[in-house]
Amino acid sequence: MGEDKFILSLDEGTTSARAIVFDRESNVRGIGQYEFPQHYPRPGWVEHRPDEIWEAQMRAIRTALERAGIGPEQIAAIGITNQRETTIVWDRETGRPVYNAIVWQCRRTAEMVEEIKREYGDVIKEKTGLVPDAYFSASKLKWLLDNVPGLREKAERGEVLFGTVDTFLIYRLTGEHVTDYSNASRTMLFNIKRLDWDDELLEIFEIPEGILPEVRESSEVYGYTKRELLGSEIPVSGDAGDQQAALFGQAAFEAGMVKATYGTGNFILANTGKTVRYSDNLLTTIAWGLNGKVTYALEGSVFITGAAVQWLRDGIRIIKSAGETEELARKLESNEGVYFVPAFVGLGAPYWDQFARGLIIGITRGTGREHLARATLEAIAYLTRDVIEEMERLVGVKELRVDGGATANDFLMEFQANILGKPVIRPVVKETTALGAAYLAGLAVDYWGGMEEIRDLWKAERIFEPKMDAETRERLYRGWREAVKRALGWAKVTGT
Ligand SMILES: Nc1ncnc2c1ncn2[C@@H]1O[C@H](COP(=O)(O)OP(=O)(O)O)[C@@H](O)[C@H]1O
Ligand SMILES: O=P(O)(O)OC[C@H](O)CO
Repeated sequence: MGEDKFILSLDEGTTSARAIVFDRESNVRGIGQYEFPQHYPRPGWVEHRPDEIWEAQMRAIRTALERAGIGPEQIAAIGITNQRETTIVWDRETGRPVYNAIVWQCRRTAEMVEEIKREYGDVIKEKTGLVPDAYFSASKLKWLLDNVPGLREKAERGEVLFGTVDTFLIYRLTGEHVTDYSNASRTMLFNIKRLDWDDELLEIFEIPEGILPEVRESSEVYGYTKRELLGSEIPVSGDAGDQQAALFGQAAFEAGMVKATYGTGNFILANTGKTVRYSDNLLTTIAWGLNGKVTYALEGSVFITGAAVQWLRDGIRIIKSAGETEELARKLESNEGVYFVPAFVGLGAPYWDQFARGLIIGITRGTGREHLARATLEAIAYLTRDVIEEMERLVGVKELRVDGGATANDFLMEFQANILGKPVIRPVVKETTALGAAYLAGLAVDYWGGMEEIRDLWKAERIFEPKMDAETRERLYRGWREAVKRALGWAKVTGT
């Protein structure tokens, strides 16, 4: 393969679709990124139009190639990584969606899941590793089959197909109906030990098996792009959910290695190797399938972190840009007793309380916007520690590899190291999610020689060492846990 070949990574997120061209040294050569509309047809409901995702993704590809100054024939392979769980059903013949995508954040099936959980909660946890929640695909797919007129019959006749966003994109790009282990493990229909769609779960959720994609490894050629799309038949050879791809992009290949991605929410994943480990308050998930083996992970999903910074900017408008929080936070020596629990949509891991709501506590006459800014950044670090505390019961955590938009905030990174009492390591390449998918795609076509080569490409940009004494750290953290206690169940108290 000549030196002029590149890998194209498609990172289809919750709010935007990105395409990134990487070279052999994993440098970014070109990026295209386009947002697409969010649809909120009712309170708590979140939808995307699959065609809007598709168009944003295709535009992003064209821009990325243009900025990299390369043609499609110079792409050795395409890797896909995606917002997970989001559920799409489309017509097998035309590829046309039968309904909008139901997004992972959508709460429309919360009650359905509560009911199913009462009877089958333990079975679901044992088979899928997941804490039953409307977050995952199963109840969303059931909702579509139950509510879109005629859909169940069409599904039974094999006229429609289901997929998460990776599957939808691969289908449109290549005509193949596939997903990978990591994405399948987020549907709540996949048996993560037997590595198969689970008959009992399909029965519980009334899903006809024929509409499900074939589950493949995260790194293998699934198909080739249709010539009319990009003018070239390019192998699509990498597929992983975005959080798992980030773990891969961080070269966290050994059991015990942990990464945290700081975006709208925080997603903390610990590689647990070949062992399936269960924790009451964390998710057990598949990290990837590679070379005939499946690697497992423990995950803590924190729904709101960077979104709380956005709220300071767009909601109560006390800052103009997310970055301003750093300067404000540094004006104070400490939080002076002010805590902010950003439980806007309840709390995810490790609390799993749908009824928790946000609170700001410890306010005095002296409290100003710098306290709120600092309390917001501190909350992100505390929420991350909450998850890592749980992980530590099962795996030793030596250090934390970080990525995502909010890791640009040095105050946050310093505070994170202090509150964990562990080093926090920020890599040179911040596009870890896209990079992970690129690595998976590249490995399948021998663009990179193997995991060793990738491990050598990973480089730390900065290591934040903990500097806080243990007594202060634990005192501050105790305050946080007390604040959280006061936020739990609040929507039940107020009936909202
Ligand atoms: N310097 C910063 N300090 C704190 N938060 C930040 C900073 N820069 C970005 N953010 C937050 O990070 C998030 C964007 O990160 P990104 O990785 O692009 O997220 P996503 O992929 O979930 O959209 C936003 O919620 C934003 O508020
Ligand atoms: O789109 P992101 O990056 O916020 O990630 C969403 C997660 O995959 C949801 O599980």
